Amino acid sequence: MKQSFDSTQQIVVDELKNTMNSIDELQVESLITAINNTEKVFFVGVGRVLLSLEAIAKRLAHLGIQTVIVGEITEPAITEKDLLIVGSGSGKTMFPLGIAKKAKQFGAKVAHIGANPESPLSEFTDVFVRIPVQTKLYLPDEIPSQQIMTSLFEQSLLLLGDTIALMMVKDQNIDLKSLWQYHANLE
Ligand SMILES: O=P(O)(O)OC[C@H]1O[C@](O)(CO)[C@@H](O)[C@@H]1O
Repeated sequence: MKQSFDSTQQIVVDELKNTMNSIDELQVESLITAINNTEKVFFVGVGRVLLSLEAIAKRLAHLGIQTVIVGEITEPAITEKDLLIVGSGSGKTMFPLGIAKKAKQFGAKVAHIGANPESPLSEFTDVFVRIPVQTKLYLPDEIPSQQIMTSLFEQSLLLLGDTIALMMVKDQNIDLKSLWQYHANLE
């Protein structure tokens, strides 16, 4: 049966609204505090989760924050002054898990944005923000989704990042137009 655009976009928007409303404010504030108290913010994740993290890293760079994607060609060393933000719904994906462990060994702080509070990542996590939605593990207490695979997690992650950036701008009374100084100009 042919699916209408209207009913389909409503599924996506309703799922997103429900998810965003289910994120704990205090967890978000802890993440903002961690970002504010760090020298550089590193990001790690895989697949579409990484794409959302890249968008967040770019947006935080527009606030004058030094951001790094783990694996980028000019990646600097992480130190105890830095924060690693791990995006992983399941908290079990091998690459982000290994990088979180390594970051802890260098004394960096680790923030995990994920769905699964009881993942192996929790051993290395200082700050946890839960987006309690469907992961590839299909755990019982996840918000189910009609969308493909873990789209809802990836979308919510991006919206969480944009929300955090806006909160930081408003907290610091930053003039939005002044942020263009941080935007790439070779384009
Ligand atoms: O968020 P997790 O559990 O680390 O899983 C990430 C993987 O899941 C997916 O989001 C699958 O939908 C992939 O893009 C990515 O490879």
